[in-house]
Amino acid sequence: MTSGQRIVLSSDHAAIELRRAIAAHVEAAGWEVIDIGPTTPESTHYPVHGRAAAERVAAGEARLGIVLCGTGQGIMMAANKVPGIRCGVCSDTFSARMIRQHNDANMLSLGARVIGEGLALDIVDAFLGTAFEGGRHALRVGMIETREA
Ligand SMILES: O=C[C@H](O)[C@H](O)[C@H](O)COP(=O)(O)O
Repeated sequence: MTSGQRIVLSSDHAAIELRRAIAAHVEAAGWEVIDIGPTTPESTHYPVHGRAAAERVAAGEARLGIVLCGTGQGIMMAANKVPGIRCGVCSDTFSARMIRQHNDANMLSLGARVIGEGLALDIVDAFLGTAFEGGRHALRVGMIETREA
């Protein structure tokens, strides 16, 4: 299987259960899941897990990534420090479609203390089911990358 159907998942302690539900959901949809944990509920540090997942995506091991913490905010910030990563926090399906369609986001971040499982799975489906539109948006995404150089 190419990285095109592979997705990396990670979280901190606040989102282990939701991460497991998402892993099962996307696997059932035909994705190969690289779940890099953590697997135990002890308190841990979201920057470690956000960075680890983002590095897998940036290295091309997976085309997309999903990260989670309590709010989705801290782990998103950590992921976005890795060059080549465009990660957005979503609590609604419209934003999840738009970060793919307009921003070519390669990572999605979710807050397990913000949204419930049903909405989270809908957001994941919206994110995974939407393609980048290109055109004027490619120019703008390129401008983000220029700032990374
Ligand atoms: O952005 C940070 C995340 O929401 C963390 O999941 C949160 O700060 C963890 O908080 P606590 O250590 O109180 O479980």
